[in-house]
Amino acid sequence: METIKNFFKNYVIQLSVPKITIIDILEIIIIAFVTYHIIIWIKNTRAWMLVKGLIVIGIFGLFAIFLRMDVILWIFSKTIGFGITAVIIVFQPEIRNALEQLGRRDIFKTIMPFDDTKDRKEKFTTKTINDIVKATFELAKNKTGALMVIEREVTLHEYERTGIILDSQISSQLLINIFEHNTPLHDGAVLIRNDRIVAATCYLPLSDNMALSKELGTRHRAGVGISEVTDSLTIIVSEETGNVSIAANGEIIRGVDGDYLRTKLEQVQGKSMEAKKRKLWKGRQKDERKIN
Ligand SMILES: Nc1ncnc2c1ncn2[C@@H]1O[C@H](COP(=O)(O)OP(=O)(O)OP(=O)(O)O)[C@@H](O)[C@H]1O
Repeated sequence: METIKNFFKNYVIQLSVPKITIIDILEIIIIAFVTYHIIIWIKNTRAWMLVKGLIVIGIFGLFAIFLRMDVILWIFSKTIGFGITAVIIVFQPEIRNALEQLGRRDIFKTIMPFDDTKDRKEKFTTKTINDIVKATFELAKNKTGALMVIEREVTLHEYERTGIILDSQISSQLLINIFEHNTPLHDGAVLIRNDRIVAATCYLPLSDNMALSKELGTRHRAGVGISEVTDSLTIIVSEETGNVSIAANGEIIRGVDGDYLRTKLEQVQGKSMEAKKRKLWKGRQKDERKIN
């Protein structure tokens, strides 16, 4: 008993517990958040290959230090500066993309996803949603390939110029007609702004995300590509399978149904609290459906 008492007296009681302040907790949260996003970014880009290469060089370096290989260590120390510059040059597109995404993101919304204090104007009418959903699943039923990009805050003007300007009121019939095989407008993407189809046959940037499934061709890569460089929502109908996918924020969700698509469109529309409640409910299904 005495021994236990002494143990507590000498060790446990005298242990100094570091003082943790709110700032420390905040710092831990920020570092965890940033580290998590850097790891996800590395995994989804060519940077993953680079990290693997750096690990190999690191092991080789440790080996050189351990065996005191002075010439190799001297070469290492002289070339490290060039190496960092070379990495920045080679990964310039990825770094630019990551910074663009950071700039586009509403940090406050990322941290507090339930915040909806701003009264937003509706982007398009419910009729537009109905027409888009109807056309999408009609096209899917007939296995007609389609690519529709719905503009949000970031303008699609740059991509509009690559296609044929239409500036027409949306209707399901028009959308179905545009993607009809062997017609002049069926190739490429349709761009939608508010209640109008602004252009067809538009060319979109292709994603070079290595994590995307190999079975996805250029239509899907183009859909993901535009969602990496803008905040748009893209609907993709596969000609091969008739499956409907949506791409947003560089991610693709495959095999969505009508209800899910409608909920996503209502989010873009910026509609009512009711839509938000449905979004929360449907959002739970998202992770189950997400297949990269
Ligand atoms: N960069 C691009 N921008 C816009 N549309 C594109 C682009 N690249 C390809 N497309 C469209 O995708 C079509 C080719 O689709 P492809 O079969 O390669 O893709 P996929 O993802 O396998 O789709 P699917 O499942 O429909 O076959 C082209 O005919 C064109 O309409």
